[in-house]
Amino acid sequence: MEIVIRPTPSEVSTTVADIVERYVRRGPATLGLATGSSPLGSYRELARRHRESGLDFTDARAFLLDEYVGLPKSHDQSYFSVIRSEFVDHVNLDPERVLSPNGESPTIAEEGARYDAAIAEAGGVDVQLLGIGTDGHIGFNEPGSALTSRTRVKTLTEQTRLDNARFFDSVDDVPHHVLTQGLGTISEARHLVMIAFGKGKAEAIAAAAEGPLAAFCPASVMQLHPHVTVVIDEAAASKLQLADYYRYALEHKPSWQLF
Ligand SMILES: N[C@@H]1[C@@H](O)[C@H](O)[C@@H](COP(=O)(O)O)O[C@@H]1O
Repeated sequence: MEIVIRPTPSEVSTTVADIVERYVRRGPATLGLATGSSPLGSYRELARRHRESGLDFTDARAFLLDEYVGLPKSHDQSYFSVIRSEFVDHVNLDPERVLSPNGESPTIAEEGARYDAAIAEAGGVDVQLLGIGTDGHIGFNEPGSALTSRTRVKTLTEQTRLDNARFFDSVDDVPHHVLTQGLGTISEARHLVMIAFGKGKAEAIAAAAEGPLAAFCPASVMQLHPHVTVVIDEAAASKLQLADYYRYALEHKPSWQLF
């Protein structure tokens, strides 16, 4: 796991956009997209590169991490809608090639297996963007999620519903259930890129990167993955015990070594 501490959120977003750009330029890329506020700056930066330097998403495709259950796709807070308005509408990524779990499926219990099969059929995800919840969740895998879990329905914690209430009129409007890629599904992506900003994420980042591997902190599953880049600002890094080493390692990073 490589931890990249950047002085400001905008430098975090630039670093993440650099990583994604490399995959997009290399050939047909399968991107794993996350919602939440953390990746928004990276999406804006990628859209700017598309506009100003012709970064071309024609051959790319994408899979979303998660979706609310029971929220119509047309709702402005469904992740289906959010990823379109925040990213897809601003680049030349074909919306037909951007898939999300179907939270409206009449056969919701089988939807997870269908979604995992679609990811596998596409050859897997090349680079998966991830935010982190204050309780250490990734996707919507709340604490206690099996580290090998597959895409399935989960019940949100009250804390996550409160955290996400800012996007809705009231906390009562935040659905209780979600469909989320499992921790095992997420771990199959070839490169995981975690983004976090602010003091509020410092404890979760420390637990994920330096705490024990445990279902109690779902993001700690990243410790088992051979290619992880955690890109965070100083505030989110403030509880890391080895922060000085991560800075030192970055300073001495061989010039030929990519993130
Ligand atoms: N399902 C999403 C996660 O994918 C996201 O990482 C988390 C943090 O969101 P934010 O980046 O807004 O802090 O929010 C939601 O729970």
